[in-house]
Amino acid sequence: MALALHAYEAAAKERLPGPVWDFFAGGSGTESMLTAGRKALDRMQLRPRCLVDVSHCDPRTRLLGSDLAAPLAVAPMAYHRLAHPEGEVATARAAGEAGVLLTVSMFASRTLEVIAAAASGPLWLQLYWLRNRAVMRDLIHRAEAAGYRALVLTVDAPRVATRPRDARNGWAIPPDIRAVNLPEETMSASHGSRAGESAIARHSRDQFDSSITWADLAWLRETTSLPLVLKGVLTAEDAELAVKHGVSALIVSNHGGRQLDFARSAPECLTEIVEAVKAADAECQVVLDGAIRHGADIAKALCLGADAVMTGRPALWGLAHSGTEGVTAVLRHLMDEFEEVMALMGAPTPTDFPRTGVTQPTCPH
Ligand SMILES: Cc1cc2nc3c(=O)[nH]c(=O)nc-3n(C[C@H](O)[C@H](O)[C@H](O)COP(=O)(O)O)c2cc1C
Ligand SMILES: O=C(O)C(=O)c1ccccc1
Repeated sequence: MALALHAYEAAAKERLPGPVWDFFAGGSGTESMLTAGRKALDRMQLRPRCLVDVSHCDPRTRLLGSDLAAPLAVAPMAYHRLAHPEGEVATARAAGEAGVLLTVSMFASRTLEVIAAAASGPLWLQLYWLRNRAVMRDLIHRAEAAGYRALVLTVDAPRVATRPRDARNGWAIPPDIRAVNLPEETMSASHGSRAGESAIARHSRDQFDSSITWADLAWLRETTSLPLVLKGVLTAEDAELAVKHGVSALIVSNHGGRQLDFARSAPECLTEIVEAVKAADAECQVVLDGAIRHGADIAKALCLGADAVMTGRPALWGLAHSGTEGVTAVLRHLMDEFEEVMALMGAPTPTDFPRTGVTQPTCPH
């Protein structure tokens, strides 16, 4: 029998060294944002419709032109080899088996090409904007050649926020695990450990270009023909700007509680962002990321106008538990729950979830 998600979480916690668990589970500052998204989702109540023909529920959907078995993707997360020796290769196999999209982190611990060879489903590549544009250009061209279908620029991390657990642990990536897609000299700073400071936070200050603005998106446009996705947008203002700059999809996200402490939670921002995109009459899809733990969370996101959701840590729990098999089980668990919610909501396809299908998660500004 497949385990519930919390059982995978408990198993991962038991298996992983303390500092690795803290790196996965931790948040920034007071960690207020670790629970904010979950609380917002829990407050929302579903409004089911009855006597609808749900004899056949079909969760399949399309995201940026890719066919998915459900409106579900795996969020970009660094260093999967911290969870399992096969790392992103195991995750890619699992995402393919489940029929969902995988977003590969710029800080993946397996090469883009090896991950692509293991994947039978669509892949996106996530980027932080590095000071060294030659490194970025090389990575983008490799992603294109390996068949990645979109670039995800993470815009909520001009630097990696201070994460007290990592700082306390003097967290550094173990020497046998590397961000293998980046040149060695770019990465050396992530490995030196110093108490009271996380090597990743220090490294991001050295390597990330925190001076970039909307105008710099033009450089990405010139460098690639792949669709551009922005991850970490939380306001209608930025959604409008994104649409003006030709962005193909927005990921509404609090970075899993790891960046701005005391921010508004992503689920509470969804409505205004969906409305801003709609008002602009733009071809821009919207994805909700963070705290997705139940099939009902997917339904709530769709009711609020999202096209899909991303899940992060649960995939790492599955990976730590049993590699490909564990990740597949975690993804299938979410999909099975979602299929049941479709039937009970009277929504036989993802486009059948109406705005009135959920109570309003108010977060006025
Ligand atoms: C261990 C870990 C590493 C992460 N690494 C990245 C990353 O490299 N790039 C990125 O854009 N987001 C990264 N994230 C954020 C995730 O993409 C995602 O926003 C978050 O995990 C979603 O919340 P959830 O874990 O509650 O599902 C990371 C998150 C975790 C937990
Ligand atoms: O994005 C993150 O949350 C994160 O932990 C990370 C890891 C490696 C490099 C940059 C960020």
